[in-house]
Amino acid sequence: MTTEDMREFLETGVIDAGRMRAIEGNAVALGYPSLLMMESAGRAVADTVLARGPSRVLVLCGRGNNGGDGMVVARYLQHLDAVDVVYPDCGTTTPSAAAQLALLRHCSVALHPVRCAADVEALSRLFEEADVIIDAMLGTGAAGAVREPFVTLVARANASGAPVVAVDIPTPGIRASRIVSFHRPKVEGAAVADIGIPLEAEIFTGPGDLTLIPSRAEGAHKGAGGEVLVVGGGPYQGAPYIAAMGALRAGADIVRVASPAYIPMPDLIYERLEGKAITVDHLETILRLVDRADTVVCGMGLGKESHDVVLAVAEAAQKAVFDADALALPLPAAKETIYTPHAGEFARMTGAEPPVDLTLRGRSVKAAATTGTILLKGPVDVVSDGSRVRFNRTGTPAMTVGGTGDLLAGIAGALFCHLPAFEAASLAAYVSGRAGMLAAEERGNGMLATDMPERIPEILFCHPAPD
Ligand SMILES: NC(=O)C1=CN([C@@H]2O[C@H](COP(=O)(O)OP(=O)(O)OC[C@H]3O[C@@H](n4cnc5c(N)ncnc54)[C@H](O)[C@@H]3O)[C@@H](O)[C@H]2O)[C@@H](O)CC1
Ligand SMILES: [K+]
Repeated sequence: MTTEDMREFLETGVIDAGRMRAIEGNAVALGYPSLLMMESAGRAVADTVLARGPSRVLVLCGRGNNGGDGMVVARYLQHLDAVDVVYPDCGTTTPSAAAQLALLRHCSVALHPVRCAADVEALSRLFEEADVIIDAMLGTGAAGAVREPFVTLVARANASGAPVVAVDIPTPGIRASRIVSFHRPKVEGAAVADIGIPLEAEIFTGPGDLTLIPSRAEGAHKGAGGEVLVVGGGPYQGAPYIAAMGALRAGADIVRVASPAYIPMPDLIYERLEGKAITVDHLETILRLVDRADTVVCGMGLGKESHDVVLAVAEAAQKAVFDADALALPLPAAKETIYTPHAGEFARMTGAEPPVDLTLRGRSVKAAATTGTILLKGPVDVVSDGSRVRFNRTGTPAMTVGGTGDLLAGIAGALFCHLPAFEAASLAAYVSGRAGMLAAEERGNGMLATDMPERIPEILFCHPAPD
């Protein structure tokens, strides 16, 4: 498969720190080491600074990777008359920034560790003499009110009169005359430096996307992981339970299954519906449950006769994932919706088979996603919310076994409690495919959908923190 003609799926405009972190994580997973990205970033800023022909440059660095970028800039400027690097000599640092500082000790630059405002005040001469000041204090990792020694460094830089070049994004409060953002602008008006991130890091899902999942606060209450309601079962009895296990393993705290069929599973809450199939007679019970749930996952094992119920669920639900038999016309749409069709269901939804060519397939899913996010399952999954398109290629042919689609819908349901539809669907596709790959490593084509849930936590929750 080639991606050369897939540039049309690159997003444009300003992106937020979370998305940038995800892209960087995906680039690292594709084999572009963080240190090399930093080198490329710092080099681009150094070129911008050198174009101004300065002789004295003051580089203000932080402890994170933004500071690391600043140290790379300083290294490329070391042959100027004077390069002074100020950095905080306290707090934790990242491995990449630490590596840059170690390298800088062997360069022709003056290093000035500071701990407090007084240390900064003692360096006031550097601010007065600088032709250019580089702001590499805080980047996309800035959080909360700016603390010392940065408060004083920002004040000194603003008072100096020298032009400030901000690295990636300005430290809050600083007046930058130029901003050089990496890969994509993080604020309006920034110049963009291409740091060579592979296209696929952006349009394909990857482990970097896992950083989008919000971490759970210490002392979180029961239910903080989300409450998912699965509505399904009838002609096929196991399907809603497989979805429910997917939701539980993907982090939902409480998962209820409203179904005519009972399969004993102690971790799930069974909401019994009388009879052999779900009908409008069950609506009152179901809608009461919809009211309590963060996300409803609906359609698996349902049969074709329950579409009125599906439409009523859609009407009442805030967030819903529709799968399998729910994917019929008229299409249900909750306030926020994810549809998880395979090719046949997509054809039923839209009246046309999805094209085989990936670029055309991307366009077709994008055009069809008018009432919610569509996750079209296939050897390469395609996700679109009508404006963005993302592809996912985790998975294995062993996943053609029954039940894997149900599981994916359940995973999407759990992630949807915490993420917007497009992000939840993209990540669900990634996680489900990875779970299938891990299960298939042990069991090959004898793998079952029920082998997959237990592999989900190691993918979702036990990944190493990014550098
Ligand atoms: N991750 C990567 O692969 C790449 C990252 N890059 C750079 O890395 C930056 C992001 O790096 P990080 O995630 O390490 O984050 P930052 O370097 O932006 O900031 C994190 C550091 O700042 C401190 N901090 C945060 N908020 C603060 C506040 N309000 N007051 C005082 N200190 C505060 C933190 O304790 C931490 O030490 C980007 O903006 C970009 O410049 C580039 O090198 C390109 C590659
Ligand atoms: K900065």
